[in-house]
Amino acid sequence: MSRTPIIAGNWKLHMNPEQTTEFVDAVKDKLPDPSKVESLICAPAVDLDALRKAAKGSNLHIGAENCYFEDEGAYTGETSPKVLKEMGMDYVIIGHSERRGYFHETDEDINKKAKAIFANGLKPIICCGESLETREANKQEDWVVGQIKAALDGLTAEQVSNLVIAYEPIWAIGTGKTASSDQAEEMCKTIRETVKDLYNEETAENVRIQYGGSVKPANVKELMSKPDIDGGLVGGASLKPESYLELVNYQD
Ligand SMILES: O=C[C@H](O)COP(=O)(O)O
Repeated sequence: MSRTPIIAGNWKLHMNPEQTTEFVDAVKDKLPDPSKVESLICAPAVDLDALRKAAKGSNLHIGAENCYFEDEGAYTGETSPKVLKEMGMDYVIIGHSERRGYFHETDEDINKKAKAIFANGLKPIICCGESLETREANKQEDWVVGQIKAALDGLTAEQVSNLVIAYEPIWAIGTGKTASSDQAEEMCKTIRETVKDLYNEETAENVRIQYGGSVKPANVKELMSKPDIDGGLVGGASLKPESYLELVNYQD
């Protein structure tokens, strides 16, 4: 079984529609063959229309950084997964540590969001990862396994085969401190074993697992050489076209 690597930019609260169009125009003809590496940008909700228009007809996959678990209703300020699908999105990131931390998103919310995303024909990128305190207490495995079990609760093997899990140790996000490739591999392997325990070997072989946390052109090759790391979820280094192109074209 060979998994197609997936390198995703998570723009967080950066970029406006004009910058989005400029970025996509600068990268869209230089992306790798999608059968070799899947290139994805996840942008703020206010930029998604510009992202879709600019990416049309190119090899760039597009996605949102979050959504709600209801399609519609009296939920002021939320983003509908149904409308994200109608807008042509492919992926939605859920459970990012910034959403869990600043916006109090729970494991239960994340599980409901994953189900709503699948119900609308989109694919979730489910984030997990431990704090520095948890790592220092050597409890990262239990922590992350708990997050994965909660996020996947009630999902079918077929759904899990089609989703992406992003392992992002909180202490490595935006800090310049990348987990070593061995530390990243160890946790991505644990996640794959967890999927095997919960489902079966085939599902574990199919699910793609990204590492995130200070991924940059200088370390992407080393991280991607690890057997259980199938991609990167990249914040800061995905904001400039040149850097993003170096990341997605890491195989060159
Ligand atoms: O989703 C991306 C991660 O939070 C990593 O961000 P970073 O690449 O800026 O460390």
